Amino acid sequence: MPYSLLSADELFTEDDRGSAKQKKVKIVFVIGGPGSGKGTQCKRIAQQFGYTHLSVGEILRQEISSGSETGSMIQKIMKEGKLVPSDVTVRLLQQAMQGINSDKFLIDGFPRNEENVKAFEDLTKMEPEFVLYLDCPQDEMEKRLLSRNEGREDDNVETIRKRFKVFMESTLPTIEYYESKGKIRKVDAGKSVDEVFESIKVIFSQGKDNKVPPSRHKCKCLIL
Ligand SMILES: Nc1ncnc2c1ncn2[C@@H]1O[C@H](COP(=O)(O)OP(=O)(O)O)[C@@H](O)[C@H]1O
Ligand SMILES: Nc1ccn([C@H]2C[C@H](O)[C@@H](COP(=O)(O)OP(=O)(O)O)O2)c(=O)n1
Ligand SMILES: [Mg+2]
Repeated sequence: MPYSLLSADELFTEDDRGSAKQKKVKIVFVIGGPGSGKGTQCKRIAQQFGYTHLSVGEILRQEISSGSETGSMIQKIMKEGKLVPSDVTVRLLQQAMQGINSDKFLIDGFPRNEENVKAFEDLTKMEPEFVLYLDCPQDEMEKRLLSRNEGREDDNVETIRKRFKVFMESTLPTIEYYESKGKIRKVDAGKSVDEVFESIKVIFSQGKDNKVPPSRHKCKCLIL
């Protein structure tokens, strides 16, 4: 289905005293496996560092709640632990950003695959300032998800295992892509909420010129 997608200028430009001015928008992506603590940590980051937190999973669940046809399509995909097509996801993300007057967005649960990266870059012509990667052991993530108790249809053992597979196969390559650009900031997310946030605070307190040491493992770059 064709969607009317706005260009970067339409999304990010504000008309100020009659003349069009480019509004500088800072974007940080937050990625990690299901249950790694993205939502939990994003709430704290938003509060302490003044970001607008947008959870892409939440945006998709709102579309399900709206009862639209797109919502039923999303619901089916989520139940199976799969990923929603990027044109749909990025359109909804863009709409959410348009409705908020902020210059700092923390985008939780995005990107999840190469298609997400490409759709975002094509549409906005923007890149994230950096990408926060919450690295957590799988058994810990599974334990957390099974006691999350948010009534989510995808928090059951069968779907959780499928989501882990999708993370390994589709999301990890996006981490390698951003690693090749020196944009990954990785934290050990297997620790307590407070300990994880301590490591995150160091990252968000650094100036943008503070580069992380180059990664030791070889990078399989994505063809975008
Ligand atoms: N560091 C942590 N240690 C223990 N439990 C955690 C930690 N971080 C988050 N949780 C809990 O684990 C569950 C999943 O966290 P959540 O932030 O929703 O993760 P994600 O958004 O990555 O799926 C929630 O019930 C949350 O309260
Ligand atoms: N960029 C995204 C983000 C989420 N989704 C879908 C697929 C995911 O399993 C669900 C739930 O995402 P959500 O970020 O809320 O899940 P977790 O916080 O990792 O448990 O939404 C997607 O298809 N594309
Ligand atoms: Mg979440």
